[in-house]
Amino acid sequence: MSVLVTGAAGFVGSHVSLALKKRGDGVVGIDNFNNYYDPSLKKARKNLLNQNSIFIVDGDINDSKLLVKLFDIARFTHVMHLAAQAGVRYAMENPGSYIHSNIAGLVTLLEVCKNSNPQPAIVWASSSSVYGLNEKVPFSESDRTDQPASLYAATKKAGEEITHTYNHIYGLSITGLRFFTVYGPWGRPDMAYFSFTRNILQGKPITVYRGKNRVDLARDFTYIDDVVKGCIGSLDTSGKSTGSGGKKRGPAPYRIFNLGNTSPVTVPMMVAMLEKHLKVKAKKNFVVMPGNGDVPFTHANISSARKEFGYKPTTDLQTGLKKFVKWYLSYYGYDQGKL
Ligand SMILES: NC(=O)c1ccc[n+]([C@@H]2O[C@H](COP(=O)([O-])OP(=O)(O)OC[C@H]3O[C@@H](n4cnc5c(N)ncnc54)[C@H](O)[C@@H]3O)[C@@H](O)[C@H]2O)c1
Ligand SMILES: O=C(O)[C@H]1O[C@H](OP(=O)(O)OP(=O)(O)OC[C@H]2O[C@@H](n3ccc(=O)[nH]c3=O)[C@H](O)[C@@H]2O)[C@H](O)[C@@H](O)[C@@H]1O
Repeated sequence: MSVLVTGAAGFVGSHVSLALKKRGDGVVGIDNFNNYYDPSLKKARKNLLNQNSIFIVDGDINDSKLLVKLFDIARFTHVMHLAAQAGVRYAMENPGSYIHSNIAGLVTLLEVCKNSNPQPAIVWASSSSVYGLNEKVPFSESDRTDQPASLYAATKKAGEEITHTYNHIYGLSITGLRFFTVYGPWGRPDMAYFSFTRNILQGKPITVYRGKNRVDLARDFTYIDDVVKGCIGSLDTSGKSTGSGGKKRGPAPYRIFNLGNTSPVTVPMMVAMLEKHLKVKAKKNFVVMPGNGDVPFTHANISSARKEFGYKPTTDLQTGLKKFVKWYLSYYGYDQGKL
């Protein structure tokens, strides 16, 4: 395989790039190293990839000239599309960045893919947030996704519809992956598990959101290594795009899968696990979940992914958080013995 990984300096992208390289695939990354969160963490991931002979082009997926040049050089057979503005709540602060990356960037990438020869197969990251305010759990791929609770979720839902048109018109092979709250070493500082760890260690309070009637929120937290296995399983079973140079030659696969852990855990329970691993008590402020686009719970039915490519998550939250904490303490220079 010759894979273009977009968002390769990101959390999931860096892990997927390393896993692909380790098994012998050709990998080229692209990332715009934006400052949604600490760019030095993205640079550190880049250095890790460079040490494994994986190179990341510093560029934006809206730069079609750059993408065409990369396709001419590397003749990608697959695209692992992970570049996006992530984060549910940030959409209320900076809506434009979601349009720039998750809509305009996606279409620019799809335009380059459909015109290339050969056309690559595309696997890309959608999100559990497309299930929005669904009450029926666990969420199955056939459940309704027309009630997004945030602009972020709406851009991911739009991505599923946009990729469907590029499959239908141009014969691009498309697989959309609905990841469920992914966590692990080299993670994202904007996410709760990461920001809680930072605050707990610094003795600062954490804000724990609660639903209506003080109901605890819950997430189907999914460990990064399990998500990586799901990404690679999708790439290996993606099927071929049928078009070339923008002309469709026949039907191509269009697939959507949940990649979750099938065992939701409440946020307070996640905090308790962090306290145990950090050996420090958290200072918790409980706040009613603001109308910020959050949903009360997520829970994945993963039977489709299990059937299609043997997806089977193996890391529970307790174990996964322990691995995350070990990385965090080492990366930020804490004396592990002291804690
Ligand atoms: N981590 C999760 O819990 C989770 C869950 C569901 C879906 N996702 C999706 O998975 C994908 C990867 O998420 P992540 O957690 O690794 O986030 P991340 O922010 O760490 O990675 C995204 C990367 O894409 C880059 N990027 C953003 N816009 C770009 C652009 N226009 N051009 C080039 N690069 C750009 C960023 O600099 C970043 O390094 C995203 O599509 C995200 O929406 C993540
Ligand atoms: O599954 C997904 O598709 C989404 O998972 C995460 O979104 P989220 O589950 O909201 O992850 P966090 O921001 O880490 O929040 C986890 C839980 O902690 C809660 N939270 C968050 C922040 C905070 O300060 N306090 C708090 O209680 C949230 O309401 C949520 O219930 C990622 O941030 C999104 O990019 C991704 O699309």
